[in-house]
Amino acid sequence: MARRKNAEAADAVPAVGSELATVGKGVVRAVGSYALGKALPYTPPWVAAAVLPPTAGFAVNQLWGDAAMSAGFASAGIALGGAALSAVVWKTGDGTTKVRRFRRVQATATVAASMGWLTCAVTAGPFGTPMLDIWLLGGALLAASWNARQIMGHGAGAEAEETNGGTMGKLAEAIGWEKVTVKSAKGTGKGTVKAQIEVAPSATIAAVQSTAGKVAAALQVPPSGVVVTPDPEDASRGTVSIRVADLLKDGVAFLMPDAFGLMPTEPIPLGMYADGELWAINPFAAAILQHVLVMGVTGAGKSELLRTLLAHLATRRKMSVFLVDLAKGRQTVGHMADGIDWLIQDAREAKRMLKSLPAAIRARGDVLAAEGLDQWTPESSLNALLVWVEEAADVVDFAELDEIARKARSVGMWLGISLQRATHNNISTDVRANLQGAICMGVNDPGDAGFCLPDSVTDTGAVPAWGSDRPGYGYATGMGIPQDRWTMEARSCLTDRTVLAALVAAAAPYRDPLDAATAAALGQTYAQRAHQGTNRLTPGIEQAAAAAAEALQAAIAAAPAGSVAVPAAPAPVPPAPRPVPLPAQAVPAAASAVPADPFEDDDMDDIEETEAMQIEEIYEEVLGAIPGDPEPDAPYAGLGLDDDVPDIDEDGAMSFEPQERMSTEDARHTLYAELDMWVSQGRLEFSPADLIPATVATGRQRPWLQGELKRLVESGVLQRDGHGVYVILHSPLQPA
Ligand SMILES: Nc1ncnc2c1ncn2[C@@H]1O[C@H](COP(=O)(O)OP(=O)(O)OP(=O)(O)O)[C@@H](O)[C@H]1O
Repeated sequence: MARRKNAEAADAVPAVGSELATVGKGVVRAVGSYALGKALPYTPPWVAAAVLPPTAGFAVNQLWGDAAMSAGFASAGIALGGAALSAVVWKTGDGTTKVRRFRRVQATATVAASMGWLTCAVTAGPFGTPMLDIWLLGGALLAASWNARQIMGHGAGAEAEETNGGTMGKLAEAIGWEKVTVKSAKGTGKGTVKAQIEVAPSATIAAVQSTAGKVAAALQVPPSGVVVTPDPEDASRGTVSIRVADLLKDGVAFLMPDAFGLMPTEPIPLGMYADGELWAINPFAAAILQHVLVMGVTGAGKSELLRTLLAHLATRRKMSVFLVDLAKGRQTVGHMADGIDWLIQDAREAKRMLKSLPAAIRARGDVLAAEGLDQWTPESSLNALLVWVEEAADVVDFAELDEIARKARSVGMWLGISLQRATHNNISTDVRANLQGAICMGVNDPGDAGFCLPDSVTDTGAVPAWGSDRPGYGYATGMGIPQDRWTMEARSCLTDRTVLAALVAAAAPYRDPLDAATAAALGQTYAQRAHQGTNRLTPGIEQAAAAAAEALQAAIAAAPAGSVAVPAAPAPVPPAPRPVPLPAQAVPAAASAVPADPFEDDDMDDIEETEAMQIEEIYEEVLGAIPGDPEPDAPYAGLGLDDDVPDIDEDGAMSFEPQERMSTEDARHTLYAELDMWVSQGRLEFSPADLIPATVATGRQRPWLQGELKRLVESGVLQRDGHGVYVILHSPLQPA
């Protein structure tokens, strides 16, 4: 048994040996063929050096070498031809870069040396001394120098790719890149090739930028696939980035928040850049809160983007959202409406909200000043506020919006305007100038992108002129986005309705109600809002949220594969914050009931002139509001409001006691009761003429009404617009 094993082992040895030998041969063959493969491209100069000189030398010697006369003429001819050829080579060579200078010298030297040797070979023949030695040494040297040229052209040390020779030269000429040197082109591994470019002294990077479309066509990539960005440090240099593959074409997953209850100053993920990096904005953490303009044709993806933004904000604390969408508010965000504190779909309510914002801005400014803050930060007792308006031109007058945009920034009120085209008809230049953040999605006309994006972006070729063909794609600037990302194409997330609805419901216990100061300043317009979102104070919210949290897990599991991305390690959920009590001095005037007569303590002389003007204005308003006299021929037709009514019907059986004049307190109460009744009926707007019956009932006349209206405006109970319409912010009988 043992012997048989040994015999088997002995048999096995030669078998293993022969296998090893076979493997060894294979390795040698592989190494050999690898070396041959590597060396092959470098053999042509050696073959040429070995074959051409003896062949040409032998030929010329045989032809003209035996007769002195013909040999002389032939030598002279070859020498002259050689010199001319060398000159031509030198002349046509380009010496603008180090590599090009080397190539010119080398080509000229090769031609001159070869022709010189050939001249001598006419009489001496190719194989005698010293012709043979010169051929062997010189040929080897020249062949080696041509190998060096090959290595410089293609090897790792190559610094520059020539763009003005051969096919590249023709292409460069066609696209206007003759004066451009392209260096260090590298694939990013994420569908994009990046290269440094340098222009010759007479060219500019701006001229190169204008050719981006031609380059895209030549390379057969989308028009926006070529972006040329200037180097801010050196006007002759820049970067060209060519997107050769679209990583975003299958859609971008909605990235779930890291946790519930994050602060508004945390980054808000919106989607992904073409190079696979996260596209996020952080408006509330930026040094200056930049309002945003979102633009794109219908179907470009604006609503989808808004949903992602709102979904994240709805999971945060100290954050409130007002959204005006008259066209399709519920359709767009109905499933996440609970996360929106004030969703407005009615034009009159939208106007009232926008009119009450200046009072809220003032009140917030007072609170921040009392808290010792220059601008809103999470340390403030105020919530951050997003006011989003779809198609603003249909809702608001520009002067109003301009004021809001200018003043809202420092008080933590972020304004978002979404438009299909931000032309001068749709938005004033003043308002536009105040929207420093931009998200431009597909537009039909490349020129339209300039209404939204800065010139520095569109000049690079970053123009989303794809209409609605590529929904969700766009470019974004400002709002904390690093500047080198402004020219990088991005795509927003594609959201799932069920997931977002569950997310918003599950996050309700973390949402703070609007802070008291802002709510008070917005008054009845806010208190009586048609839609109210949920927050941690909504009765029964904890149980509803617990059920929603389970529904959220189920919705994520049921969502199409890859449509929702859940952070790898969710951060621990921070506890819901307790409201920070407002310092007494920070409570704005509008938050209290009508104060004591504001004129009592004031220095009347200082404001007399202003008041007189305002009273004059109101006087005109009241008179203008009184309807035309229905009985122009009546005996009392010419009477004014101040005139005593004469006893016209002297024989009349009926007579009236003169209206008894109420005390000031009672007169005010009558007026306030009228306003209070309107508030309780949901009527928040009126003209002065509407109060004439109440005024008459008090036994007072027009100037008294004028004074009272003015007093109510100053105390924050009413707000008056430029057209003489008053908005009731609070009932004067109920403290805000
Ligand atoms: N980021 C995205 N990824 C994939 N598809 C998207 C994306 N955004 C939008 N879409 C698709 O494009 C369609 C239109 O998008 P959306 O309604 O957001 O456009 P819009 O700009 O709001 O249009 P409108 O101005 O008419 O309201 C969506 O129904 C969706 O199918």
